[in-house]
Amino acid sequence: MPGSGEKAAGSGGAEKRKYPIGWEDYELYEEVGQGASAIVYRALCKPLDEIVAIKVLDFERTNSDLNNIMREAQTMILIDHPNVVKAHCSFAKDQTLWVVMPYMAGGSCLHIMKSVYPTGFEEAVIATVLREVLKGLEYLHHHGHIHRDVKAGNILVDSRGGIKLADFGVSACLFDSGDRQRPETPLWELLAGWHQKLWSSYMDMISSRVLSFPFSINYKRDFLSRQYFLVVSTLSYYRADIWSFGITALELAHGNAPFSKYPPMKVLLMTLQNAPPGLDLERDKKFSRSFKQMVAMCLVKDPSKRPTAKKLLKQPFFKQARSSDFISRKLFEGLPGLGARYQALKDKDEDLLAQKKIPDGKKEELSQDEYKRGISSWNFDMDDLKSQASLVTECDDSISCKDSDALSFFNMDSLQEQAPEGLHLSRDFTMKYDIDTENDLMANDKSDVSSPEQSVCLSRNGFMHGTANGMPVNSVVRKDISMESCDLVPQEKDFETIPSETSPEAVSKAPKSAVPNVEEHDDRAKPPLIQQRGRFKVTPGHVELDKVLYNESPTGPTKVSQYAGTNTKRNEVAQLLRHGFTVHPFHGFTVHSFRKSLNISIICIIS
Ligand SMILES: Nc1ncnc2c1ncn2[C@@H]1O[C@H](COP(=O)(O)OP(=O)(O)OP(=O)(O)O)[C@@H](O)[C@H]1O
Repeated sequence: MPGSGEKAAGSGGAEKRKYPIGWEDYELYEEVGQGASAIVYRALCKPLDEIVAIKVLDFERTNSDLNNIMREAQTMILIDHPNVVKAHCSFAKDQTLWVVMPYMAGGSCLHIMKSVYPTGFEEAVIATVLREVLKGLEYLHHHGHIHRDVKAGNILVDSRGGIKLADFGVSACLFDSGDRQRPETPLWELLAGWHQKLWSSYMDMISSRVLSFPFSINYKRDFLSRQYFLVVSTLSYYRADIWSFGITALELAHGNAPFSKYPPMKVLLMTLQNAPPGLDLERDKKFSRSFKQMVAMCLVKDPSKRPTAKKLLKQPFFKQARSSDFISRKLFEGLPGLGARYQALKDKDEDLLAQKKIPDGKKEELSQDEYKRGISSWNFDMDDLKSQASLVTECDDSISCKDSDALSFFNMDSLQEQAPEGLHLSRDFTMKYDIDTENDLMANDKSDVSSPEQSVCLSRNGFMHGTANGMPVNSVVRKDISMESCDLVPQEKDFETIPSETSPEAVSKAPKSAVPNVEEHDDRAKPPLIQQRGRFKVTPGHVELDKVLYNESPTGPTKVSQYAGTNTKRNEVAQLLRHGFTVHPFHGFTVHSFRKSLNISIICIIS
């Protein structure tokens, strides 16, 4: 490609060379890309006389801790697949980490579209690019990695038209020493010991969807089976990549992702309430039926119904995929060199900023992130949603920007659609859920967690009703529950006041009194405060577990203490809590967990 300056980049023998690990052996040239956490430069590796790309991560600019960043770099070094960007090496310089990678002279598909194809690529190009991406995803998933940021901006093209998936900034590995947010995770280590053996069979089972629904399995499994089940449940994580892959297909087809022109909070709303996006019969007449089908298969709200990468590769759509030569011929014609192209886009963004406008790219990025996050998994992270809501600067008439209102946008029906069969979420649960409170508590007082009774108390920030094993179970819990006193009253009225089919407009405009006010309720029922532990309040009285959780089934209350009856169960619950799971017992032997860091729900059976 013209102006690439690429001497030995890409896959093949070059990757086996020994790259020096001192910054003085590299000469940085122009900037060719910038992400949330890093700036990427074209550079020369002097001893090898090879053009490389160097991603410079500034520890002071990123939110991630050093361990996470180092792990990202290590993951990139271990990667060995022609469709995934690997790192040659990495090293620290002052407060930055330098990651040396093959230079991808074509840049990202997003940049190519922005420069030359603003309305998207033709179908054969899309099929070729996506087939390569899928191969990369299949490799990553097979090795226990979830990319979590599949998008046109992370699909890079080398000078020969080779396609590689880049950016492990937010990727997760189920079998690290821990997930990206929580380094101390013996539970995962436990799983890691035997994952290799079972991994391929998991993938097979998942693809046949045998184990996609927790309640269908036998409750009487031994300990290993339960852990096995936990792993299998987490495999819906991988389906988040498939959702993003579908969105990326639309992005390549149109030049931008769906809803990318809307503010993030509105995108979240639309995501939850609207049918999944897809290729339109009218607008997208030029695209084949097989393309439309392939996209529709990925963009299904229920993750368990999305195909695996391996299965997707067999779709007829990919029969039209061509060679890398085809890509270089099609995409590089008339394309300026990467440095110049990047600079032109940057100048345009700076002009917009000077006019106090958010650059298109930035707007799209925010909206896309929300779009992906909102639907590819359940999102109960209130702080996250609040911060997203605060990003909305220009509000649509129908949408209030106030945090409290923003949080009332949830349509329970939409959320319910995503919930596993048999689990019914109450609106109150989604509104009140506060994982941070639990995490803080766990951090403050770990000894409390090991007690099953107190474990039950820890999860009293929500409100949940559901059915387990065909039995209706409504578990009512209250915010600010004390460690010592967990007395509660059922709040059935709260359900009644919530319109089940409500438009966002109606919800946001509803008078405050019509929407259950959690705080008001808490004030009424709150016992006198005698001590503050973290964000939890300690009140007089003793723990009466049977009152903590109400079973509103006709057969009367179920004793919560049943669920933690044995030491094994206690330990398991405690382990889950320690690992950042929020454990919501809503039946004697069923635990429902939400994992904050990945925003993904896990159902596990503790019997
Ligand atoms: N190896 C490479 N060769 C050429 N350009 C690259 C390379 N790696 C990254 N880039 C360019 O730099 C941009 C930013 O890189 P990257 O996405 O890795 O950074 P990040 O901070 O992790 O981004 P994000 O905000 O997506 O997390 C990419 O979109 C791409 O255009």
